[in-house]
Amino acid sequence: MIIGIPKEVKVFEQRVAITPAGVVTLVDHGHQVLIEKDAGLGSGFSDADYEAVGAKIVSTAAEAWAADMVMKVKEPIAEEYMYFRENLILFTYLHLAAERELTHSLVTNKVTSLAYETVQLKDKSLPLLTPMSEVAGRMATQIGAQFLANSNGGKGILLAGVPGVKRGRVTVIGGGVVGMNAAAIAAGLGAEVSIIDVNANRLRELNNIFGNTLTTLMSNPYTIKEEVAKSDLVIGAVLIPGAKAPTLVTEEMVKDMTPGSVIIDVAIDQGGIVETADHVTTHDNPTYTKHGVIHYAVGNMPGAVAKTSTIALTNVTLPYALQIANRGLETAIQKDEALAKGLNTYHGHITYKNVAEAHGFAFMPYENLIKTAHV
Ligand SMILES: NC(=O)C1=CN([C@@H]2O[C@H](COP(=O)(O)OP(=O)(O)OC[C@H]3O[C@@H](n4cnc5c(N)ncnc54)[C@H](O)[C@@H]3O)[C@@H](O)[C@H]2O)C=CC1
Ligand SMILES: CC(=O)C(=O)O
Repeated sequence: MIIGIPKEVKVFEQRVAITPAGVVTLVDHGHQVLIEKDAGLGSGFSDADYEAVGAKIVSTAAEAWAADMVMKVKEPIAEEYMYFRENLILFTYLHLAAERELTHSLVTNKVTSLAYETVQLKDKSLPLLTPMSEVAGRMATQIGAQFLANSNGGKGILLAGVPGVKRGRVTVIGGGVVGMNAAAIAAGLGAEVSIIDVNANRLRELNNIFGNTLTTLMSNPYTIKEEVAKSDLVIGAVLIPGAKAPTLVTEEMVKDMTPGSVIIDVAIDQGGIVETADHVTTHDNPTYTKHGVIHYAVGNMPGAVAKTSTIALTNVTLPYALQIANRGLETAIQKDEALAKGLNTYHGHITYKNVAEAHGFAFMPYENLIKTAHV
């Protein structure tokens, strides 16, 4: 199979969909890898690094997009829709529940798209989202701490406090991968941390992991209102896989926060859980202030620590890409239920229920579309 790797075009997105190590694996299995010129530079990989392991460098995005399967990092932006065509396999983050235009364009152009973030194992974990959630969770606390400084418009709070002075308060809403990593860094810094989740078993696990270094709380509007009001830093980390994120922090709750507090809505890629986080921001202008509270809503946080993130991402995407390349898409998804969950659009249909529901479009299970006869 020919696999194309275009250069990422989102603002300040420095990741790339494959490392030279990943190229070696694909080439060893007889596949051809086309990499757009300079695609790896932001992650510390030169064209020469890729050429040395057998990739072909192409000078335009169009040449990379002409491959059988295109691997990317971020969901395509409007200027990339012109490359969509029937029989293209697109393997990348998509976040379609928050991307109506992109969904429509993939369907009308009959692109076969698999979203990294909906590939799901039997235990419900999301193996292709996890490493970026680990990165974003750790970054969220670090970034929040930075924006609490007066010099960045914050209220002038040091999360750790000092002897004789209160510590800062951090509330993390959603106790999955992002939430756990954000909480770990916040607790490590010495902040007073609460973590809120709707799943009682998950709260038990978090309690077992963290003991009394943080407080676990059941998610409900009463508790969220109470915790948000007294927090210096609120981190949004909720996910309902494939679906639009629920609004859990209302505008009224944000108004109750003290001026100079900070909200990092990591879940913004799925639409965000904070009512006032009403648009995605970018690394070059990451924050805005509403009701005196600093909002950070960057949809590609790991793009700012590209070398770490690119390696972490390729570590997990490569085995799935290899299955698709070796077996062909149809056989690969029939042999691997986790990969099949990644299928979001197929030959003009939406094959992921939560995406179809988010936009009021028709849903078609992939099993109804793919013939099993030749497997
Ligand atoms: N902005 C960015 O750059 C990045 C954003 N993300 C996003 O962060 C979000 C979280 O991702 P993960 O932690 O990997 O997901 P996860 O599935 O590991 O965790 C989500 C948690 O939310 C909890 N939850 C669901 N409904 C809830 C409710 N009503 N109240 C409280 N908790 C609730 C679940 O029980 C689960 O523990 C996703 O939207 C993901 O796409 C991830 C990486 C980078
Ligand atoms: C998860 C995602 O969309 C990102 O890492 O940018």
